This record gives sequence, structure tokens and C-alpha cells, in this order.
Amino acid sequence: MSKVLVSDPIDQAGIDILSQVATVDVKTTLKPDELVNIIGEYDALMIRSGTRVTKEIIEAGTNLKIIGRAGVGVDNVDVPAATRQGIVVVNSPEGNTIAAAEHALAMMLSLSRHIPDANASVKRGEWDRKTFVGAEVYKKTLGIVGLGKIGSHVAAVARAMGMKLLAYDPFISTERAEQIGCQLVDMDVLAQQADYITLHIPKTPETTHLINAELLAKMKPTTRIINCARGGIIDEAALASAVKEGKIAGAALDVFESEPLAESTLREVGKDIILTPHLGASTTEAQVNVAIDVAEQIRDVLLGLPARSAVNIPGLGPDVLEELKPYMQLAETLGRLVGQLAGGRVELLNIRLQGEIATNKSQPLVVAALKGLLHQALRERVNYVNASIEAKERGIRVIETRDAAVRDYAGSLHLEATGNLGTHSVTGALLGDGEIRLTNMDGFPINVPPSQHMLFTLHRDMPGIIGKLGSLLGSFNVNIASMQVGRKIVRGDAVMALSLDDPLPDGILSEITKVPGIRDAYTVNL
Ligand SMILES: NC(=O)c1ccc[n+]([C@@H]2O[C@H](COP(=O)([O-])OP(=O)(O)OC[C@H]3O[C@@H](n4cnc5c(N)ncnc54)[C@H](O)[C@@H]3O)[C@@H](O)[C@H]2O)c1
Ligand SMILES: O=C(O)[C@H](O)COP(=O)(O)O
Repeated sequence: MSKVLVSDPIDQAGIDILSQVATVDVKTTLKPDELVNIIGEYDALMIRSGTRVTKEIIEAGTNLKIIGRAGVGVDNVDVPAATRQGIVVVNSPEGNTIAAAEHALAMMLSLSRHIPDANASVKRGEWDRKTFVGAEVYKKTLGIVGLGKIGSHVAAVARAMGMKLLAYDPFISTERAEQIGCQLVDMDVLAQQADYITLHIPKTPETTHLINAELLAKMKPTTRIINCARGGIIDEAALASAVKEGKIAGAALDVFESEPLAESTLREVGKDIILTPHLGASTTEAQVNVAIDVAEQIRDVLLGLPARSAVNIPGLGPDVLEELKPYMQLAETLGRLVGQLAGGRVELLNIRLQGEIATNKSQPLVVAALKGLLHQALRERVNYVNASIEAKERGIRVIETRDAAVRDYAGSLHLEATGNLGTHSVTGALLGDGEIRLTNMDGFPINVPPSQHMLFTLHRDMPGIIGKLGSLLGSFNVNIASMQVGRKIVRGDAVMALSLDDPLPDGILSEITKVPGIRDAYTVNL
């Protein structure tokens, strides 16, 4: 049975799902070196933001197949190291969206009305109404940095509260921003005009210290900043000084450059800075959502199925996966087939995507074909995660063409591999019921389902060949399950595709090519 390590607190709903397929160990107080020492035993690791999954941990995780982040941000995982090792990294892109958006809104209102300090003062026995005079958000301008899932929900609620909305997000269209009721502006304009600024962007090299002393200096003395996205997007020292010196009115932070927050000037500023311990996703509802979402993906991957929210499989989002799922197996099968026909070292793979799969969403099919192609050399070391990297490192050039014209099938895939031993091609399609059909090999039309053990011959179309081949296979005790000949002209060249019940014994291929009229023979195990 597989083993899963859960190293951060996860809702029981997730543990129950994992327990269907694996032994689950929950150890939420491990130090980094303890994790390095035990990770080798596990097939999967499930975390939140508390566990830093470093390269060292990943390299020690020799059995790891998947790292599941029960939340959005994977900045605590060395994703490139995981990718290199073929470990799929999944997250829950939407499970805590509402929780994080509501926390940002709660922070905005709490900051405006000094709720945390007013509450503390009453609890101390005081009744001070003068110190805690606040500000209304109605008719104020909210600047939203990052108009993704969380930013958009914040926008909808803030709009209903009567706020005017500006947004900075270089990756979304003006139309999309207008739909959400936001005016897109650049960061400087947002800094100058907003009364409230809320951050909903990932932490990247471009966003690190996006809010710095220079930008803070452009803000109004009444501006308040909320960060429920990631620590490090704001320069904390510059922010603490700006609030202390009255250059801006206040800040509410849920996330910090280093967590847990150690000694910090942020703690010393008083009622105009409020701090929460990374609580954005900490609602009962969000924790159930993310635990189920990620545990289901871990379960699926351990069962050999694809994950719906893998962050390190190019282009494979849940909607795309749904559309392409039936074709992924076809692409991988054709990749395995053409790789074995080509034998030796493949240098060039031409892939033609035809009909309904000729879209810009079909990149995962190319990855699946590469995974199949490399299977012969790398076996289980190659997967959807590292297939493209492995192909590149082995010098395999990939040329993709897409042709939307529908031919005999709604969608078909053609692979041509060129290597040091020559060029071979295969075409395949799906029948209405999703069954795979091989429809062409090396330019010869065929119509056969793939099977585990196959034999292909290139021969002259002449009487007696089929009988001789059948007798030869019989003499080696190999049973033929089905057989088909494909030819372009009568008595010209032809291919024969045979499905066999057993693998071909060693040495039989050279016997087959001795049969008069048979020029070449290829054995394939799918
Ligand atoms: N505090 C918490 O507990 C908590 C909970 C959930 C999410 N988060 C964090 O919130 C952030 C947003 O999450 P989301 O689900 O909305 O993500 P998302 O991917 O849906 O949206 C992020 C948006 O940021 C934009 N963006 C990227 N780089 C940018 C840049 N340089 N400048 C401006 N915009 C940029 C993107 O175009 C996108 O629209 C993430 O950092 C996530 O980790 C925090
Ligand atoms: O990226 C996220 O999903 C949030 O930061 C939540 O982090 P958490 O799972 O540790 O609460």
C-alpha cells in the first residue's frame, strides 16, 4: 500500500480520502532535517504553507510521486526541483478564494474602524470613544493589485459597498476589468489615487517589494494598505516607517516576509497596523474544500490517474484535462509505438494534431506523446511532469503542426519519429466509444486496436506470406489474436499488423525477416 505523509494540519475530510488508498501518517511538528530523514518512505506529501519543501527534501524523496498543497500558493515548494525529479505538484486553486477575499475585506473594515484595538481597550475595562474614530469606505477608491480569483471577489463585494474600483494587473484585458467594474490603471496611478490598496498577486521576482519606500511616498496620507496575498510583496521596514511617520494612514497584514513573524517593527506601530497570523484561508469551509480537492488529486495520482490541478504539467488545467482526457492515452500509446518502431536514438519528432484537437489547448497531448516516446529508455522515470525536459536534454527536436480540418475522424494524431535508424510514422484516432484505433503505419492504411504485444512487418504483398508467418509464430508457440494487412496497391509494398497473446521470444525477429518477401519486422510492447 502507498504511504502518504501529511506534514501540516489538514481537515479530516482529506485524511479520510487518502486513507482509501494509502497508509496516512500525520506529523505536523517535523523539523526540516527530520523531514529529510523520513521522506524517502513516502509516495506522497500533503502540506499547507507551514512546510518548506526544499530541494534537499525533494531529492531525499526518492519514492515521491506527488506533493499536494492544500491551498493556492506553492511558493513554499521548490517546484523546479520537483519537476526535474518527475514529481507532480498540485494545489487547490479555488478552494480558499472566498475565505481569502473575505479576510481582506474584514481587514479593510477592521483597519478603518480600529476594531482590534477598540476591542482590546474595552476588554481592558476602558471606554474610549475618541481614539477610535474611523473612516467610511463608501465612495472611497479601492485599488486592487491582481484581478484574479480573489481580487475579483473582493471587487464584487467592494462595489456593493459603494466603492470606486481601480485595478493594476498587466495580464488581464480592459474588457475583463470592466466586466468586474474596475478601471485598469498603472501601478503609479493606483498608488496616487487609491484610498485603500489591497494586494492579490503571487510573490514573484517582479512583485517582490512592489510596495517599497518610493511607491509609498506617492500615496496619500489617508491611504490604507491590505496584504492578504504573500509576505515580501511589501517592504516591511519601509511600510512600518511610512505608517509611523504618517505618510500613509495604516496597513493590515496577514502575511509576512518570514513566517511566523519574529521580532519586527511592525508590532510597534500601534492601532494603525493590524496583524493576523496568515489566517486568510483559515475558515472551516475553505479547509474542507482544499483538503478534499488536494486529497482527491493525491488519491488519483497514486492510482495512476492524472491530477486536475497540476502546477508543473504545462497547460493541463482542469477544463483542458476534461476535454483532452480521451486523447491523452492515444498520444501516449502512439508515442510508445513510434518510439519502438524507430528504435535507437530519436532526434526529431513531428506531431500533427488534426481536427478537434488542433487547438492551442492541446499542448498536453504533445507532452503525453513525448512521455510515450521516452518510455522505452526511461520507463517509470518519465512522466507528464518531466517528459518535455527529458526530451530537450536528450536533444529531441519537436515540431508541432495543427490542422483543424476534420478528415475521417473527429480528431486524429500523427507522429513521425526520425532517429539514427531511420524514420517511422503512426497515426491514430478515437472511435465514438473512446476506443483507440491505429489508422496508419509508415504511410500504409490500417485499422487495428493497439494491444500489449504487437508485431509489424513491412513486406511484399504476395501469396503465401501470411501463411508462412503464421506457421513460424506457431512454431515458437506464439498465438495470434488478430491480424491485418495494409497496402496501397495490389502486389506492391504492404504492412502487416498483428496483435499477439504473448510477447515474441528472443531471436524470432531475425527468423521472420528471413521469410522471402518480408523486408523488416518490428516488435512492440505497449
Ligand atoms: N492569506 C492567505 O491565506 C491566502 C489565501 C489564498 C491565497 N493567497 C494568495 O493570494 C494571492 C492571489 O491568489 P488568487 O487565487 O487570486 O490568484 P490568481 O492567480 O487567481 O490571481 C493572481 C492575479 O495576479 C496577477 N498578477 C500576476 N503577476 C502580477 C504582477 N506582477 N502585477 C500585477 N498583477 C499580477 C495575475 O494576472 C492574476 O490575475 C496568491 O499570492 C495566493 O498565494 C493567500
Ligand atoms: O496560498 C494559500 O492558499 C494561503 O496562503 C493559505 O495558506 P495556508 O494553507 O497555510 O493557510
